[in-house]
Amino acid sequence: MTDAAQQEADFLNELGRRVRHARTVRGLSRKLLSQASGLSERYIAQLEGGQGNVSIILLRRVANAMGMRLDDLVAAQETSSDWRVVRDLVEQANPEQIALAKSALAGSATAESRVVRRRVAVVGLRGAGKSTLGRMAAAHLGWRFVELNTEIERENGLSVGEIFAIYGQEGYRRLEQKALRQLAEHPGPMVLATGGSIVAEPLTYDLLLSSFYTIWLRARPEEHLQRVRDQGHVEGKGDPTSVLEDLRAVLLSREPLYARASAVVDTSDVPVEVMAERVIGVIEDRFNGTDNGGRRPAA
Ligand SMILES: Nc1ncnc2c1ncn2[C@@H]1O[C@H](COP(=O)(O)OP(=O)(O)O)[C@@H](O)[C@H]1O
Ligand SMILES: O=C(O)C1=C[C@@H](OP(=O)(O)O)[C@@H](O)[C@H](O)C1
Ligand SMILES: [Mg+2]
Repeated sequence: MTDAAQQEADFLNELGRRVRHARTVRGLSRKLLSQASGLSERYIAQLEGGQGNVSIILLRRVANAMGMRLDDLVAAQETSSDWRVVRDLVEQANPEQIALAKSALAGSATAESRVVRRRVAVVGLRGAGKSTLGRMAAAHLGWRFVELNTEIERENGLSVGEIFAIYGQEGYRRLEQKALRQLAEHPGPMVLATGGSIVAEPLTYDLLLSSFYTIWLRARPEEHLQRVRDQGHVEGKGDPTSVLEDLRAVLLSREPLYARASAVVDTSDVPVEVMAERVIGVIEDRFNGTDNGGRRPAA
């Protein structure tokens, strides 16, 4: 193979890897991506394998179906999640905000004392215990408990399933971001249970990380599967090996993102009651002594 041919093969391989990664992080099967993009499953498999030299318009459909930008799929360097967040924020900013951002980046902005708000969000894969432990912790602390998906459903008068069916993955991500923005503005202590795929949209996840104290509830894939099964959810049915393999792939692709949370709590092999005490302990350790009008106490 000539150098040029090798470079082209490398490019297609890298493109395939990015498509596969973007799909897996969103928890989408090839079948679902095929339905949303209009490309056949076989064609998507080829693309992900670095074999298909896909037309730009078809690639654009794939990107759109996942609510991502075409340029992120083909950029020479894989764009970092921080870069995508900064870029998206700059695109939405007004001139005053851009001036502030420039001075912050140039190192001339003054550091404001950071506000500590009693706001906690739990993240993790399906069956992590976000809803169960989040609710128990909130009840114990006397804080408000909010389930993000319930909030999205309430605001839009549609179930999450209906939102996916009508607006697709991209539409759900938009409504998720809007609901989170509103909750982030809301005063008062709160424990928020997020959806497992909140990490898929960098801007939304960054907003979560910057406005909540985030706890990743971590467990082994087998345990996630068992818990989802016990709850009788559809995802727990089907060929056990392939369901577990899918779950493993989703967890693997999301791990570096969940790991950006402020704290990690391992929930494997522990009864719920013990787990709830641990989560409450983590929250109390973080917020004890900060009940001072929201300001971090002087060091
Ligand atoms: N150590 C544990 N931590 C959290 N949940 C557990 C644990 N052991 C068993 N479970 C069970 O697993 C399920 C977790 O489901 P859920 O709270 O709905 O998760 P999520 O909201 O993250 O999808 C619950 O039925 C809970 O009783
Ligand atoms: O992990 C995922 O890909 C998803 C998890 C769900 O939330 P829970 O984690 O609250 O079940 C929900 O947001 C959506 O169906 C996608
Ligand atoms: Mg839940």
